[in-house]
Amino acid sequence: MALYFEFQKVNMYFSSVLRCDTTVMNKSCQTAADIAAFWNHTAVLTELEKKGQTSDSQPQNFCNYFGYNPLDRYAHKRKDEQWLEEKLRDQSTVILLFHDLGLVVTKGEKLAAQSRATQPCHFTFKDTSALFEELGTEKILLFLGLGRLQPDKTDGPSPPTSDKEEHLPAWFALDVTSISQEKILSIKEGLEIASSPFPGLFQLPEKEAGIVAQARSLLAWHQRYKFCPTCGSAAAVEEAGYKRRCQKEGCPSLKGVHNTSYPRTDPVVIMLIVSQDGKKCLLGRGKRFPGRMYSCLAGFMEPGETIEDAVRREVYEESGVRVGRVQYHSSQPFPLPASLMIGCLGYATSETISVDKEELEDAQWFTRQQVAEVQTGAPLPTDALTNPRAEGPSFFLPPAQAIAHQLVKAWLRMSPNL
Ligand SMILES: NC(=O)c1ccc[n+]([C@@H]2O[C@H](COP(=O)([O-])OP(=O)(O)OC[C@H]3O[C@@H](n4cnc5c(N)ncnc54)[C@H](O)[C@@H]3O)[C@@H](O)[C@H]2O)c1
Ligand SMILES: [Mg+2]
Ligand SMILES: [Mg+2]
Ligand SMILES: [Mg+2]
Ligand SMILES: [Zn+2]
Repeated sequence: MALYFEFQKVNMYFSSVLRCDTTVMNKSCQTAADIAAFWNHTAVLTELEKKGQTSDSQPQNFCNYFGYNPLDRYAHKRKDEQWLEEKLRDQSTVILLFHDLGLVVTKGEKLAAQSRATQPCHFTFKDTSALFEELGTEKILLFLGLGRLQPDKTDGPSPPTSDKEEHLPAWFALDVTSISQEKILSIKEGLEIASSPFPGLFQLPEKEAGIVAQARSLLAWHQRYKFCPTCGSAAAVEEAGYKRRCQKEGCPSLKGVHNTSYPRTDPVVIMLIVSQDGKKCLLGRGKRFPGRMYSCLAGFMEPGETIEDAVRREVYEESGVRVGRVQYHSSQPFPLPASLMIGCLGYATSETISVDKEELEDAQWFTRQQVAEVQTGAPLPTDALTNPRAEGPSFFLPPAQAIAHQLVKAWLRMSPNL
């Protein structure tokens, strides 16, 4: 009998877990999974995970905006020119157009009630054959990979498909900077060029943002590295846009492997620094930040430096705060022009702030409660980004697409509200 009651108790326990709304957060920004993870209730966490919820206390699962890319890059085909030509002409192929790094998009699509989404326009070879003719052989055409967009990136891995990999749609990006904007916009009705990187780049459908980041970063490299960095001669595009080869005979870059011939990525550390008592975090305000925005400190990594040392050095340079332990959280490709943001949590060993006024306007410790209120509070007034006197909270954080936002959220969700 006792065993029967015990069984009933466990049964009720799990049925309440299975009925709970996994998306709701308490005032401290913690979901049911966060609380279960914090109190080490692994059985409850496992049940919640079956409902598709994970806790940020398992940061290895975290995927930032720009981080999800559904394409298989199919790098082994980059030298196969005949295969690439056939793929380019296939009617399932998607071609993205970029004019001076601005993506050609379809006007007027709305994803969310308030934000106007940037909807990349998917062209075929047939749509763009006149552009290919005008560009001739000197064009910059990138082969991005093979794949399909998932209906929703949170739906998990691709559903089983009868397609063999090679039959998946191919994706290309074409640089049309040398063609007049009028000609590009006349290909179809309702086109525009999302020329300014802000805010268009941050309003892409998430399932496609990674593809746009891949293409834009590569095109930015071509724009900046037209000439051989070793000898200054012209460098031709090879390997479907993933290499530039110096045209001067005898150039040292032609002997052995030289990173000057390949696309560059600049690693940047971005970190949320937590105070010794675990109750405060350090945020800074860059000189060019909009409105009253505060964000995580960030900085470029230097050669010969570990991620941990770059975090400690940048935080000390910018705020005078000393950091001990550094913990990796997640990363984010950042296509302005081609950084890789390496997101970390760092644990301070000192508290006195001395702001580097060259780089920052201000840096402050914020309590857990202050930050939680801003994260869970009412939406910002529409002029918050541009008007320093706009109504609303005394400070605000970058939007959810920024890795800094996710680092703050991870800390709130991982730390106890004591
Ligand atoms: N703070 C944030 O919330 C945040 C969020 C997202 C992206 N970022 C990006 O992180 C990047 C680095 O942050 P930061 O500006 O604070 O870096 P930082 O603190 O290292 O200072 C920037 C300065 O470093 C120098 N520098 C060194 N290496 C460089 C390189 N490879 N490219 C350009 N400049 C280099 C330049 O003089 C530049 O002005 C920026 O591009 C920024 O857009 C910051
Ligand atoms: Mg910095
Ligand atoms: Mg710095
Ligand atoms: Mg620096
Ligand atoms: Zn050269």
